[in-house]
Amino acid sequence: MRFSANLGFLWTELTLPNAIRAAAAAGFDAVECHWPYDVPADDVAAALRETGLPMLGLNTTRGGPGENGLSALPGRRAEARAAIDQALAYAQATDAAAVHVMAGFAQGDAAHAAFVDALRYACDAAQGRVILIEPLNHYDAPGYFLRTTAQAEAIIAEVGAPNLKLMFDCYHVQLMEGDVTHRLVRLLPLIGHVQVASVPDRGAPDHGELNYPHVWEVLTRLDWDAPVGAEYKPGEDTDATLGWLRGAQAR
Ligand SMILES: O=C(O)C(=O)[C@H](O)CO
Ligand SMILES: [Mg+2]
Repeated sequence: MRFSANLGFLWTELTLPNAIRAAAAAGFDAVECHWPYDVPADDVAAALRETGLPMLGLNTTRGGPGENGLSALPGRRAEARAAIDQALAYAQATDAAAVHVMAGFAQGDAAHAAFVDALRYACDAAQGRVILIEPLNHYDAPGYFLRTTAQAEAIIAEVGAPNLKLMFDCYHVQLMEGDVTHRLVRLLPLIGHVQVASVPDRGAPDHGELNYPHVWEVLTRLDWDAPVGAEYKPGEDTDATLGWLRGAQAR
């Protein structure tokens, strides 16, 4: 098993370039982030070169206060496209493999149409990069447009672009739908990235209602060899939470 450190949550007390160095020192195989836009892409690219870690992905901007993405918001097409352009430019500068296009808080047919339109735009503009969509759970993100893997599957089919993939975050899937490993198996051809955290407290993947050693076993059986995103909230000392990583890497 290989793992990617999600620097939106891990080592947040460090600057992003130093968090990349910390992830390398801790033995991660890759990094990913949430919203890196305040940090010059050149500084991030330099830290990636220095450590040899690839950047797997980043998110489109949340938008204004209280927002969580713009792409499914009716009437916000120009801003949604600008957010996609911004993310793709940053991805290009840091050679990030994927961009997660965030839907936002919205419901209904107009939101669905706006999201499909934005995703078609993103997939066309991505130039070989993967575009990800991620269902978020309704405890952390009440009112978020994309809530289930079934909804994501239907949207991926409707958009019909080969570079549109599902971000399968086991934490969100367990909270919303359960049956995580059957879903991993069935959705495998659609999955572009896998993320993990304990459920329900979103800590390290070594406790709670999901048995991650079993998830590692299933992913290994499925020949999943891309780094799995460690997207959990470690509290103050990320290094003190990494016992699970040693165990999983030893598999
Ligand atoms: O919250 C998550 O799981 C994510 O992966 C996103 O980056 C959105 O916040
Ligand atoms: Mg996630």
